[in-house]
Amino acid sequence: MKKVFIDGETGTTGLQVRDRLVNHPNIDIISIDPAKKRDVEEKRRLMKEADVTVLCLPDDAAKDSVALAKEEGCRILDASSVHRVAEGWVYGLPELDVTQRDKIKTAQFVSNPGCYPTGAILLLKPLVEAGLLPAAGDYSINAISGYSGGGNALIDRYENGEDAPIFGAYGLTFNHKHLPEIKTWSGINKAPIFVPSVGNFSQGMLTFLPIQLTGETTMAQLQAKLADVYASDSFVKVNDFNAVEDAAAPFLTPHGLENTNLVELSVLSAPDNQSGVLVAKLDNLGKGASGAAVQNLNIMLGFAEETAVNL
Ligand SMILES: NC(=O)C1=CN([C@@H]2O[C@H](COP(=O)(O)OP(=O)(O)OC[C@H]3O[C@@H](n4cnc5c(N)ncnc54)[C@H](OP(=O)(O)O)[C@@H]3O)[C@@H](O)[C@H]2O)C=CC1
Ligand SMILES: CC(=O)N[C@@H](CCC(=O)OP(=O)(O)O)C(=O)O
Repeated sequence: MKKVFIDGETGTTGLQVRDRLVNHPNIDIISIDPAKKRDVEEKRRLMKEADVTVLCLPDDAAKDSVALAKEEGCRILDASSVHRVAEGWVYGLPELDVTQRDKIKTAQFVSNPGCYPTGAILLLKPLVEAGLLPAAGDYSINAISGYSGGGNALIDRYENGEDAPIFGAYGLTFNHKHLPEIKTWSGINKAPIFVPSVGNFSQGMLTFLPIQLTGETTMAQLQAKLADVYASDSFVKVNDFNAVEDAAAPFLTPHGLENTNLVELSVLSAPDNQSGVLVAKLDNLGKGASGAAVQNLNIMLGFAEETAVNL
């Protein structure tokens, strides 16, 4: 059995990681006494005992825990947004390319991706790499997330407060913390214009990437490329070209993948076959956070990626 310490076990992401690991046949969770959850020496002791420590902490607290891990030479999987483009860290998106799993497996420090970047990068990276979309293009991304993406504070506002909007766009100063991650790992030259939003539902996410092609490339080619690239990935499903779910009620909703580690990618085209939208659907707490964390843990510890990760 391998041992995993979840630093931040009682937060939104921490609880979900724990729920998945409780059923893991090869992992024992080692927990901190809740009264000591901020006690540095107690954390140090548990980190040393663990094979991997998962950080499910606010960014500043994650930095402190990483400093401890560096002193002790411990392995870390960080769910915070601090280390996603940092030197010395491996980006924990196994589907990024064919080399990524091996990098995750041997790394001391792995950074779990953000929820919005997971969808955006899975759409953009292979298409840019194949030259079907220009690295120098001007991209815009619109997205909607369930309110659990804002952690305990936003959950409390939606579930117990009075001023939570049915729909609210944010990030309108265009410096959202996910922009460096999206730009770096998609391989695009310039950060996209990114307009995230939150809705009055707990879990689920849609990320939209509008596309205007020029030259010979068609929207159908984009779909074919995505389908080919992710053909052997258990957690990435590429829908048929122009398939819109639930034709009887033709709304594309953020729902249907809650509590799974799945991402669904769609290519929806206008009749000209040169314009339309690429869409990623996922559970912000699943493939966008804790599902991805357990997938990464499995890779780091040498277990099958699917173990304790809901398909
Ligand atoms: N929610 C989401 O969809 C996603 C979140 N993340 C990332 O995961 C991390 C955690 O986010 P989330 O779970 O949403 O946040 P929450 O606010 O729900 O949980 C954070 C937890 O960390 C605890 N905590 C705070 N400071 C310390 C500390 N110094 N030592 C130990 N525990 C501490 C908090 O305790 P207390 O309540 O007592 O303050 C709380 O239990 C963040 O970095 C976030 O960016 C990543 C992907 C998606
Ligand atoms: C609705 C909401 O507030 N979402 C969060 C992102 C949550 C997430 O996945 O991102 P991190 O892992 O980077 O925290 C936000 O926009 O900051």
